[in-house]
Amino acid sequence: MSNVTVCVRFRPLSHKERKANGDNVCFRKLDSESFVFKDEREEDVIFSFDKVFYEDAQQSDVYDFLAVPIVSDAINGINGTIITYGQTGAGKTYSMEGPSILHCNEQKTGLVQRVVDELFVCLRSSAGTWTVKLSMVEIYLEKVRDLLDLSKDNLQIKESKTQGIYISGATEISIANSSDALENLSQGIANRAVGETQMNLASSRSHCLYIFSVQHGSTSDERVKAGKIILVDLAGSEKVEKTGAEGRVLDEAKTINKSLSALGNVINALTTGKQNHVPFRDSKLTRILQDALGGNSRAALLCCCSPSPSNAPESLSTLRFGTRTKLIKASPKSIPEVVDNAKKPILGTHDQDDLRDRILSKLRLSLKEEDVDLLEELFLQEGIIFDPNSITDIDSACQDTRSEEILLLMQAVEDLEGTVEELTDENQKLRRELEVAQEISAQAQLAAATAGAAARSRTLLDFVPAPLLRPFGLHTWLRIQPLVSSLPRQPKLLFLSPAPNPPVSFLSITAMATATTSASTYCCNTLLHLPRPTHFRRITPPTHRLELSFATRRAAAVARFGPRARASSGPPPPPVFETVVEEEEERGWSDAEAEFSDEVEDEQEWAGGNGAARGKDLGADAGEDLSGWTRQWPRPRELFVCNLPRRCDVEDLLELFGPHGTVLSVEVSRDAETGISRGTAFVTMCSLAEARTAISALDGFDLDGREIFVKLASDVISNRKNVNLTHITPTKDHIFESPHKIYVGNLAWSVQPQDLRELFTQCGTVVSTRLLTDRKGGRNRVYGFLSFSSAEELEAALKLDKTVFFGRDIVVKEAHVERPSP
Ligand SMILES: Nc1ncnc2c1ncn2[C@@H]1O[C@H](COP(=O)(O)OP(=O)(O)OP(=O)(O)O)[C@@H](O)[C@H]1O
Repeated sequence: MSNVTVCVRFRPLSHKERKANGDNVCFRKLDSESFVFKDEREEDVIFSFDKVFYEDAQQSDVYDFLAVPIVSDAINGINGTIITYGQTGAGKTYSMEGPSILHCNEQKTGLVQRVVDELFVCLRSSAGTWTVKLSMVEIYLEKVRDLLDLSKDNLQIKESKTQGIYISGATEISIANSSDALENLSQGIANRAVGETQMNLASSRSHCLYIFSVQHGSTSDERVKAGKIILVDLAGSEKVEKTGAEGRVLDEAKTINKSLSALGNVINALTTGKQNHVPFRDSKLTRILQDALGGNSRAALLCCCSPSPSNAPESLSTLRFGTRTKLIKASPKSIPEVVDNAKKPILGTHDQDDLRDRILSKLRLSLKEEDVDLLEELFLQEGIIFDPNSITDIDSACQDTRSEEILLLMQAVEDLEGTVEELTDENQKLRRELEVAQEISAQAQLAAATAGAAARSRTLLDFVPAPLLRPFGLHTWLRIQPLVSSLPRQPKLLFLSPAPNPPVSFLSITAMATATTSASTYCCNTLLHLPRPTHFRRITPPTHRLELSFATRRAAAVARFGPRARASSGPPPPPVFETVVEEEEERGWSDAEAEFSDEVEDEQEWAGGNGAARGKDLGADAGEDLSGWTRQWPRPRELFVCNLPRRCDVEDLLELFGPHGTVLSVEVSRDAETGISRGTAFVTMCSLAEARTAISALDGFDLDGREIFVKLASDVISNRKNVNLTHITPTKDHIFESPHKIYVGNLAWSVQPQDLRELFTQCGTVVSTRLLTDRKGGRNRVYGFLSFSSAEELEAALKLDKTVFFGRDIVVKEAHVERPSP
């Protein structure tokens, strides 16, 4: 059987609740001890208690059931405690005090007044002597304040062998009758901290304790019985968002909720077999209630609930608290009967403290020191006076100080947690702002770069005519540019560089792209479907750059795609491309390095001085050092081909060698005067392996009735210029011309090719300029050939016939383009 009597009281619906939900209530009555309540999952739960007081229950019903046994026990020296618990506005104070302690009719009188009345009735009807003393304290913001003397605003809770837990220094007023008591009670109640919340206009903001100390001397055995009745009106638990608490009210609510949860923890510890470690010292409230809950006192709990469905969650929590409290099992002990009333004075707690020194010093005046010491020892043993050196008290004081410090530290930790939370929020906000700013800045940079790129790409398109680009595959790049640009979150071609001057044999287009990983992958896949990509590879993570080269016919193109460099230091993204780099063969790193320098020189040459060295140039634009990538290119190999039919042209050779690898260049040797093929050619394959494949397939191949001869150029012509180099620049014999070709004659001796180009640029894009010179003397042979990118341009050029140029009337005629007959 529990030593705590637990009852539930549902107050009547308030006007406000009735307005919101009509007459609906959140429970269904079963009998006077149990009812059905819907839990948060809308499931019916049956709650049973020692007694349930429904809305129509009277104050006297509550008193009779709860308080009568406690009052009679107190007179017999057993302490008793009655606690009202519940949500704010649930009727705790009403149950304790009634509508008003002083002015209310008999029917509505609360527990406090009824206890006082009953006490005096019982004591008067008994034969012995008695005294009743009243103390009133409140626990407000974790401080014990004396409601009968407001100057005592931080009383200490102590423990002694004789008294158990007591509030040291609390004012005790002797009361002789009920009206005396009511007067003092009303003064104390007036001093109580009360505030207005949305839930209750006069909400108690503190836990209030009414303490009645009763000493009753029996006539039969001349012993005195001391008992205490403590009535505790707890402050209401509240959801701060529901009560609209802020500022000081919020602080109050937090402290109230904290001490109530400490009370919950104590109840849990007492009911889950953890009695050895009950956290009574976690709050002032639990420390004061230690005797009541811990088994040294009779206790009763009145769980006050609102019947309204709108307060059902809070009521449910109160009911669960009550259920748990019912599980506490312990039997209250009677306080030892200590003093013979006839011989010994009845001394109150604080009197003992105050009188101790006075008595002893008085005795010292008339008695010997040893006798006084003996008497003091006797007084201590009998519990008449308080021993300042008592280990229990010192220990208790220490523990109190410790728990106070712990509370302060917990408060500080809570404050710090709040600050950390605020700072974390602030930090996240700033991070988001930074991200937005970075995004904006990156977009601005991208826009600027795109604008620059557009200008450069126009330059290239203007400069290199489409018919010229087509054989080299470059038109494909230009064609995919809009495609790439339209990708979702897409790469954008930022620039095309360098812009080569014709004639060209090696064209390099470098495209910088911004891309997400998926866009880069998409790009990569797209590019792989282009004609004959030769290799691609990923450059340094985490930029997602893609470097892709492909060569069709005699040109190679390099594209590099990737998003803008990531500023953030996040983890590198997973590689998105397989590295497909042809292995370097038969050479060491130093060879490759030397080769790279040669290549740079050659490219500077063909770029007409306008473009910087490729690696350097790209690196500058891309914002990183890219020189490394060039080194990993496979080393091209030159083949010597002879015994070719005269009409065999570059395109025929490309068709012939293309199936065996990537043809980087083809040069057909022609007579400089007549332009007729000499039947020999040089074909550069992308790698040694490809060159060997071509040799095994084509050496001895029958081409139009002639058995052609294919060997490595280095094996056949040991002194051939650049035979071992990797460059794929044109030699002087190789001429790129478009079909729109003119003959220009009657030129002055001093005319140079660039003068001719300048003159004819006004007609359109000059694809090629060739000025014939005397092989021996190196002199200008006063005629040459130019080709244009379209027939219209050719027509425009023909109109310059007879134009005076360098003091001579030049002759301009359409030139016959020699094509091999099919
Ligand atoms: N049994 C009841 N019969 C009639 N009115 C009641 C009853 N119980 C409570 N009330 C009324 O409900 C209102 C709130 O009650 P009370 O002040 O007692 O709540 P409380 O639980 O003490 O709240 P708080 O914790 O905020 O102090 C008061 O106006 C009170 O008169």
